[in-house]
Amino acid sequence: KRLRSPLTALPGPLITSITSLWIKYQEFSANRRLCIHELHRKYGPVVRLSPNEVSFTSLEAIKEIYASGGSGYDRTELYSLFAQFGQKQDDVFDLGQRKRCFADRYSLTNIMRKDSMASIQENTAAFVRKCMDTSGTSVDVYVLLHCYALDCVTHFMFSPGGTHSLTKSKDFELMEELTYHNSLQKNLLAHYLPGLEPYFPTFLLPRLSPKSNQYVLDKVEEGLSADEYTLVRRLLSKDNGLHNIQVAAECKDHMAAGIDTTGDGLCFLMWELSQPHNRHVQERLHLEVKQVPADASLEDLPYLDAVVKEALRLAPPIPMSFPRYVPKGGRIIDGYHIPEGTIVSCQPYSVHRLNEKVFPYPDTFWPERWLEPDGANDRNRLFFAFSTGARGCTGKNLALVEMKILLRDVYSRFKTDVAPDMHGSMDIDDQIISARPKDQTCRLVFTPYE
Ligand code: HEM
Repeated sequence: KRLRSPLTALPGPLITSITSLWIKYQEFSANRRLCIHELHRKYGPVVRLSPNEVSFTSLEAIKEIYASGGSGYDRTELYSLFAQFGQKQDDVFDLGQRKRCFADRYSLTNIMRKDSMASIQENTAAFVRKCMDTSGTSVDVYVLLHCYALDCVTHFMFSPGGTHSLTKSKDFELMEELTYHNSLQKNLLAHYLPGLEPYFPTFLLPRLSPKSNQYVLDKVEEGLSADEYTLVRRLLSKDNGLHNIQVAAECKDHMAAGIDTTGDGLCFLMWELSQPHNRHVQERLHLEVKQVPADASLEDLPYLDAVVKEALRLAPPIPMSFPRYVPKGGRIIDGYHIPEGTIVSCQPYSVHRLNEKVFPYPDTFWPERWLEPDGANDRNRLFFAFSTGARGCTGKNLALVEMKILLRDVYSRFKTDVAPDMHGSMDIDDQIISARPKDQTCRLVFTPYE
């Protein structure tokens, strides 16, 4: 049957037409992203990964799989790994409800409200104070940026009940619990052998996060006293008809989705800016951000926008495939008929590197590319760090504002350099669909401008 499958005609190594074990092996060895990337280099924009899975890199494929609104490309069971409190995301809400519920909370207007901005700025100020306190010695920004992301997202959800992990050790423990774990293989085992999970010995079970679970449950319990514009208030509103445990599941999901992504994105960015060959980027950024008043709109900072986009292009915090099922009847994707039930995906890491006409010198950190009017539409359409369409990132506006405010406040006052005692690796290390700096450390030196 497999040899008669239409996928047999697709480009890809022979072994992938026979078994899915080969790509699973790559996944378990944390090599899936690079392996798929190499296959695309060799075979082009369409590559078979297994008898039932295909990867794509073109804009046409992105539009078909992710952006053809309501066309029914469902997410695969991989997403069950992100279930919280035993509640799968898609069981809490249907897609329409989800979008309606979150649209106003995550709108730029809500995020840019005075008190919402004030809490992001407070967290930025706490971050800057930590960097100033070091008086010339190095700072591990990996740790501080994850605290920053946690404090911002929890304020957004529960204000005034957000965490202060940059200053309070009890809250710091939440960040540690959520960020430092090695559960890739254990999560994959649970995904591929779901029936056997109850029989796994403890050392094979993915790590739990009891402290952050309790924090979220408490905040949901107190939810009605949170500020009117918080996420928890929206979720608790009667029209949603959600039970508290469902509200907690949704909050925990957003909390988890908003920490490592923003923290790692900022970390890769500051690391990149701190390289000696990128000194000119830092200087141009400094000139731009110091010359506008502190309350200027972020829209008045085009170079900052270019720096952030370029960092997310080069090191997308979720660089791996976002897998979807082809709907009933099958679909034509990139000129190939793909039968229903096939798993299809695009991965940002490859989309951002293999479309060289749109992104020339794809491995070079070059923010200026985003300022060129020529080709701007193509670049924006192929920018896939937040995915796109109905299941694209809910928190994109929040993430971008958090990143920009922090960078503006840091680079208007400091130069950063890689610290002499930075010995860890910043290579991208794959997790389930996200990635993080391999050694989870990034030591920089902050030098104030005169
Ligand atoms: C630079 C930071 C971020 C990046 C690069 C990012 C990227 C993404 C991507 C690629 C997806 C889609 C994944 C898929 O389809 O498989 C996603 C989904 C999601 N993100 Fe983000 N994200 C970031 C920050 C945030 C923040 C700050 C929040 C919220 C506080 C957030 C909340 C979510 C949620 C709730 C989803 C699931 C959407 C759904 O199920 O429809 N993200 N994100």
